[in-house]
Amino acid sequence: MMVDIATYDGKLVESILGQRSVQERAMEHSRAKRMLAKQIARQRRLPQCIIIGVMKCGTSALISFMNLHPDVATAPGESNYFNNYYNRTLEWYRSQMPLSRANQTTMSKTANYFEKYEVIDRIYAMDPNVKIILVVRDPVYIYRSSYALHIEHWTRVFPLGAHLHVVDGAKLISDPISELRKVEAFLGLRHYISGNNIVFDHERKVYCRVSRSGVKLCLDKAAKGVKHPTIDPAAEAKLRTYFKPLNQRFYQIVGHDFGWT
Ligand SMILES: Nc1ncnc2c1ncn2[C@@H]1O[C@H](COP(=O)(O)OS(=O)(=O)O)[C@@H](OP(=O)(O)O)[C@H]1O
Repeated sequence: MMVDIATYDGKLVESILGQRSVQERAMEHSRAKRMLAKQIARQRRLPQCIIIGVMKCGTSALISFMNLHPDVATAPGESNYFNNYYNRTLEWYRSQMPLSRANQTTMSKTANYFEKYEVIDRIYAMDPNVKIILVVRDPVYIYRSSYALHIEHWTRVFPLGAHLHVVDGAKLISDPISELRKVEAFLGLRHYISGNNIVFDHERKVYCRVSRSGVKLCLDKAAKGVKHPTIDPAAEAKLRTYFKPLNQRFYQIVGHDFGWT
């Protein structure tokens, strides 16, 4: 608006200028708010949830399924920060994280943390409220070590239920939606993952994600999967005898029988 201020008396000019400057200030304020909102909207944040293992148990499937959730942002790859790169700064670790909005949970995975005990206190020092997820499968085929030997190192620092959750890797293959619902509950996320966004691919014989635009995305199971060794039945029987009491102990600790017989 063009205003010839000379034609107005002093009070009116002051009031017009005053109004304009209030409007300008309001515009500046809303511009600043928009900029701030933009900054808050997309930042790299340290993870609030870390998948610690176990390798070959389905950690890739878990994190890719969780990536479907609008309130989750997942880090690509495995940073190995708390074991191999702990001499680097926390800012380096943050730079490995995805951009996320303030209402999203950032998830990261390094599938070989479980047996690296030095990692436990380091994660705790980063954030004592972080949530930890362990994926397990029958140790005879996949793990070659006993979960019972390691789990208590973690539960002493990250109590089960509140801070540590165990995912059944076999169920993640056969019935992922039920396992993912438990993960959603553990992370305090609204229920989102369902048959609408996870479907069974009959050709590949594996569950796959369905993107929001309707594209089916399958993990390359053949490339990812471990070549299961053919175990001599006598050796397998020996292994089962060895693992039996350790598995029972693990079931007791985590309060769930995984049915490895
Ligand atoms: N939905 C889906 N798609 C593809 N693969 C799936 C899926 N769910 C679980 N799995 C099983 O994950 C097993 C590989 O485990 P990881 O991803 O943890 O392996 S790795 O440590 O990251 O290399 C691998 O196990 P095996 O098939 O027994 O080899 C996969 O079958």
